[in-house]
Amino acid sequence: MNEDRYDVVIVGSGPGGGTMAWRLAQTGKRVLLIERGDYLKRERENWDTEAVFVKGRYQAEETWTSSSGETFRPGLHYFVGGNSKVYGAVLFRLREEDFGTVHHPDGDAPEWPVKYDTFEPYYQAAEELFEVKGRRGEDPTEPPSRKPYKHPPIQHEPRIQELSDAWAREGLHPFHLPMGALLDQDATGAATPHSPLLRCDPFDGYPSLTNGKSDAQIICVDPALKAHPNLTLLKNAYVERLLTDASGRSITGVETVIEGRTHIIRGNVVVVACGALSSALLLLRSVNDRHPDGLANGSGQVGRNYMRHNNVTVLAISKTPNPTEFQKTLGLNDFYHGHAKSPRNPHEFPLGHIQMVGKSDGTQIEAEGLPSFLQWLPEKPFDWIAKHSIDFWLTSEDLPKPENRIFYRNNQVHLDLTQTNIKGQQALREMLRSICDKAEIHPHLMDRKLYLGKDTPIGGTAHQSGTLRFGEDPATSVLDLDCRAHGIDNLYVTDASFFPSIGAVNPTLTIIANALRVADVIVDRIGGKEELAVG
Ligand SMILES: Cc1cc2nc3c(=O)[nH]c(=O)nc-3n(C[C@H](O)[C@H](O)[C@H](O)COP(=O)(O)OP(=O)(O)OC[C@H]3O[C@@H](n4cnc5c(N)ncnc54)[C@H](O)[C@@H]3O)c2cc1C
Repeated sequence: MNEDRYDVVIVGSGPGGGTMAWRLAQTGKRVLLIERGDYLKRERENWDTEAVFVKGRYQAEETWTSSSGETFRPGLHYFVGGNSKVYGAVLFRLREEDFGTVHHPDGDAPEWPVKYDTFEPYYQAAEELFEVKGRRGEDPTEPPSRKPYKHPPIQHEPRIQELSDAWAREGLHPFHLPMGALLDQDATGAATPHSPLLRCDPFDGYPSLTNGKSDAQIICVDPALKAHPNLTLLKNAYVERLLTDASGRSITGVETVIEGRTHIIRGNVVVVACGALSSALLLLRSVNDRHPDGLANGSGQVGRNYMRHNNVTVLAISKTPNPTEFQKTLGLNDFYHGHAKSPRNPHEFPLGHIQMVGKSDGTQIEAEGLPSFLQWLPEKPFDWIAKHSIDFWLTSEDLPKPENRIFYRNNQVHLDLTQTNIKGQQALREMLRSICDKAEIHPHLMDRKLYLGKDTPIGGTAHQSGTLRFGEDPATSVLDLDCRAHGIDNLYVTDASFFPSIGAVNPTLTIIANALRVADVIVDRIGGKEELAVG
């Protein structure tokens, strides 16, 4: 057993933990960042579709079970930088309305106990930290902001610009996606000779071979390690349990397995950011006499209220070829709210968000199988389809249900999930079909299931959130409004597990903004050499 003490120990180096480490390192205090994975190797396979999507080369080697008895491999990635090593880097603020109650056909998405105005300065800081490129004023649903984006948006390539123009002619409001992509563009939108990111397909869902993505390793962990010797990264180190004192009110040790040996690491403050699913598992594993059902689980809510969006990726066939190299530049929120706020939505209830996704290639299409509407073709024209594909990602809100939860059953990880709000997603798909024709696209939509490394809906854990929700009442929530565990003085959580509801835009900017918000609380607590207030 090793004895060592830090001012703060952070578990998990994804956007939640990496941002926290970046911020706290500036205090000069001793900060330890523990990560179960290693650096993701830069290698030819980073951009190999077969390796990434078909074989799941970077996906965690784990098998979980579901309530229907199926086993599946969750879409998790254990590396320095966490899942952001493979993410699509679309970095949205939640809509202001998402912080209130949102009515859906299957029930209400609950309101947040902390509102948008509190998050706004942290969203701004998060966008600046992750170098988000975008343009305010195009998206009718965007929440108020005090400043423009620091970087102009990634320009559309000609076929996507045509699509944008066609939809605009229909009275829709296509906009440039807010992207954490390190593309240095010239006046034509082409990558400059020194741009970290190239304009090329393998971006969305792939690791970036050129380090061209604003992921937690590139933006937070590496620069903070370089600038602040008081920050230490311990990789290939798995946190098995958190230990408490006899009262159960303080974390006294972080039990960590390194090369098969168990070490107890001490921290005055402990921040957990393992990803919403893994953080809940860590608290559940940390049972002791004072916490017989798992840490901070007096409410019985640990692991419950799991959400992950109703997501679907679809391929449509453009009537003209689509030679776009970097497709993830356009979004559409005209159906985000119910009819009263989004008049183009014929339904009273919200449908969700549409964005472009990385372009399909022949290998992906072959692995997905040929869509039924093309089965009549004598050849299997995968590359032809890829050349004509236009690919969309549709996100609708799902609801936090207590019965949707992660837990251990006979030492095996078990995930219960019953889908909610499918009606909204189906209606969104219909809306997309109806507007395809206006943009010279065939209205057949073929499902692309391989994106997000999932072969079953339950394996699609990319937008995991909600397993340790925050709230004022310890009887119904796990974390308080500062994301500190109810009843445990020195334990904070800064991944998406605190979300009471998820909205219908990608979650990571909210994770980063919240980590900065909670970091301010921790800085106040531990003190530090620098003025760090956001605002
Ligand atoms: C293919 C894909 C595309 C995506 N695209 C987008 C997008 O465009 N926009 C967006 O907003 N989001 C996107 N996401 C989601 C995004 O990646 C996550 O929201 C984000 O990474 C979550 O950050 P996190 O810090 O909460 O958790 P994670 O990124 O999961 O990081 C948690 C870290 O904790 C480590 N860890 C876990 N357990 C332990 C333990 N016991 N001990 C030590 N370390 C541990 C893990 O190895 C991991 O590194 C995408 C995800 C995927 C998979």
